[in-house]
Amino acid sequence: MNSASDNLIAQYRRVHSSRISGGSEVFDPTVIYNKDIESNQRAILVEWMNSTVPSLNFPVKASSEQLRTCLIDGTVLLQILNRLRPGFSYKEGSSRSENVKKFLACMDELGILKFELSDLETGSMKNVMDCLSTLRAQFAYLGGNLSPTSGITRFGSPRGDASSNGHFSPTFGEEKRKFSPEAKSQQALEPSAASMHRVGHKFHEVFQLKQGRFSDLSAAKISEMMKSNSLDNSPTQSLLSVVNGILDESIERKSYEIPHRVACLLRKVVQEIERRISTQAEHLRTQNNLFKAREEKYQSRIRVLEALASGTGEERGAVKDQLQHLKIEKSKMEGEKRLEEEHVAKLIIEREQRDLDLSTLKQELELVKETHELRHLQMEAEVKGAKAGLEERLKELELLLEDSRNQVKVLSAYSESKSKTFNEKEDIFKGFVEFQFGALQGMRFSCKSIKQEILEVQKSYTEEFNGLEVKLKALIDATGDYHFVVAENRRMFNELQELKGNIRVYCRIRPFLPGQVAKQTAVEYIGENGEVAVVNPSKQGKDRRRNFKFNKVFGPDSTQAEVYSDTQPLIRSVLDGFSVCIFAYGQTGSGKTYTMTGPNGASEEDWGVNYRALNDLFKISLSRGGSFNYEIQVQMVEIYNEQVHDLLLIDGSQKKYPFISDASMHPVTSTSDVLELMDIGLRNRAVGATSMNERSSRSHSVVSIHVRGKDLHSGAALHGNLHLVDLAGSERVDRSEATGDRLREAQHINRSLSALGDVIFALAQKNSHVPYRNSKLTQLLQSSLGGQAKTLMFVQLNPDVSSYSETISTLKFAERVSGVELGAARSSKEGRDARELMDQVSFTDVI
Ligand SMILES: Nc1ncnc2c1ncn2[C@@H]1O[C@H](COP(=O)(O)OP(=O)(O)OP(=O)(O)O)[C@@H](O)[C@H]1O
Repeated sequence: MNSASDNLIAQYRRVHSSRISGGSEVFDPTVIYNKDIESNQRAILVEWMNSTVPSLNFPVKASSEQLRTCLIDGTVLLQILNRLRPGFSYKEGSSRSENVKKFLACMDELGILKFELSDLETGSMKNVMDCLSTLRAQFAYLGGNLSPTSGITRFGSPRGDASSNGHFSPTFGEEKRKFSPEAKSQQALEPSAASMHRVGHKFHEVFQLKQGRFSDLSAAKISEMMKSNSLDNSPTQSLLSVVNGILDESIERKSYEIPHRVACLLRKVVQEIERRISTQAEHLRTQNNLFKAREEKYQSRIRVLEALASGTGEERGAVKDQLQHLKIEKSKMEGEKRLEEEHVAKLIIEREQRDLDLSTLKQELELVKETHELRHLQMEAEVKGAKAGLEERLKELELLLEDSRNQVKVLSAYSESKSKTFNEKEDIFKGFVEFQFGALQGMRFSCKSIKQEILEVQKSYTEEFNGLEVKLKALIDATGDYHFVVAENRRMFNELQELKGNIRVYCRIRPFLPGQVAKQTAVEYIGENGEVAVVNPSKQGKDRRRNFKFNKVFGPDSTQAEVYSDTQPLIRSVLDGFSVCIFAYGQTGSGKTYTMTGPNGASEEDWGVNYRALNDLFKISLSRGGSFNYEIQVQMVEIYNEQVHDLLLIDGSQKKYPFISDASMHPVTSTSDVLELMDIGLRNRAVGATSMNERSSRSHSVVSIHVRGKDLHSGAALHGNLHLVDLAGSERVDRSEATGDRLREAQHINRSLSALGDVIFALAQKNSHVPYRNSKLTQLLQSSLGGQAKTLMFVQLNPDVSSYSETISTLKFAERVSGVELGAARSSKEGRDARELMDQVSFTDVI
């Protein structure tokens, strides 16, 4: 025999003797289990127990003995049951055995492979752990819904039938018959290949596994298989192929989770294999003892025979024969023994191989189990996580619910207050409606009375209207004469102007300027009727004083408005189709620009004749809007050195024209248009002035306004002009002193002013020839000097005695223009009639 078989036999002997002597130790194949696997199983179990009974808090790395100490009084087992089966109440008994028995009874009820009471007290904890693992697995897989009839029983259970399912009973079904001590050893120990095949085939047929899979087996089917004696009747090879099949399928599916029912089957198969191996070991031992007994028997026989051989010859012969016979028998037996030993050795080798296979299978199974446990733990952790998440979510939802409740409370309070407010408002509104209704009733009554009144008023209005119609008819008849009256007025106004003289001269004396306080004036007297007297302080006698008389003299205190008021009637005649020319004459600094334009940046109060005249033109044209339609255009030029410069070129360029008619014409519709244009003109003149050294004093500036009017009743057209001329300074420049440009300028100014004087004089003399063409200025003013044209000259005087000679020169020029005028003779006609006519004209314009 080799050492492996010796070990096996020794182990068997130890276990067997222990059993015979009444010990509770049973043969347990798990003794060859890997210690690590067992401790793993224990750790998993402890963790499960801790999670099931949290108060337990048992150390995970507890030893087998510690586990026993924990479980031995049975209370923890009952606590586990109470947690797993909350519907059942497992109460603690009076003794530990009573507690454990209650637990084992529950295992019976659940059909779980249980352990013995002795296992828990002194035996192997493996059975206890297996039982608890099965319980844990069942509740993990089935969630505690176990059928009390699941009927899973354990081999060797005291409840089981010892004759058929007993742990050590050689229950191989039909093999049992062959394994009697009397049976032939070959036949008993080595079933033929054919019989193995037959039994395996039968096993498969029983389990109907030819086509199907282990995992497809239903719990009922497995239960049936485990209840029947199928496993007992199956050859060991078939059982191993079942285990292999399950593991192969598990590997093939790449799933290490073995359904519980298959795991139970697997466990039963493995236990069956273990049982058979131990049975075989026992049988071998029996055989061995048998052979030893036989050997001893034959040895004693040989010894007897040898003693006999030393006796008589006959006896010796007979004994020799017998001895020979015995020797033959002995050699036969020895052959048989050798064969038997060879067979035993073979069996032991096979056993070792099977042990090895079994161990591998168990390891694989444990590995699968471990993986499954890990997966299970993982899933449990996931479930815990999910549970925690759900609990958290539940808390959040509860908080939300609380919030919503609070909001509902707030809203209901708000809605209550709102409803209260609405009720109050409703009351107010009702009161208001009632009040309004009352007011409406009152209004209805008033309305009725008003209606009545209206009817009466309507009636009186109709009567009045009829009366008005009669009056209006008379008025329309009177209006027929209106245009005739207007034309007549115009004619009378012109006659009045003619009576006053078509050339009029107003003298204006400017005040001393600030800073000229100590100056002496040359103007001695200013009369109310146009008289002015100047004195020469260097002369005495009758030559000291010179008297002049003009149409009007304005003293230094005269305002711009006063000066203009006597000019206004001429402006009106422009709109009647006349040409009017107003110019200012005088030495430099005498106030020509002040009279014509006003001071720099003048307010409306300081406006000069230009602005006031244009403003009036628009006012009068608007007031005549019902009878006339006017178009007004403006030109602004400067005559310097006999050249015409357009001052209204928007780009500010200094364009020169040979003729005044070439200058740009700008339509205006309002005073602001005119103001804008005048500003442009003044700016352009200022540009010229800075570049040409006070050129304004040595150039004539002319603002020309062209009026085209249409009589809306008669359709007649009229055309009037207004020229507003600010002449160059009239001072005489001494030829001997002036040279170059100054001399040229002086010559041009003298020539043009003389030409103006000649024209005016010729007109006053009613000469047949009027020398208009002698200067650009007279050419420009031709249409405004002569014929129906009216001319007004402002003679500007500087009161300072230092300007006396220039003052006399200016006054003489003005006298020449106005003094010879027939106006002096005609002035006598100015009387009541003329004043009445003027008043009439003023009245007409107002209309
Ligand atoms: N009636 C007046 N009241 C107050 N100040 C006046 C009056 N007339 C003229 N002046 C002032 O006298 C100064 C000279 O007047 P203005 O420039 O009008 O003279 P001018 O004759 O136009 O001179 P020029 O020929 O150089 O253009 C200006 O400062 C002006 O404001």
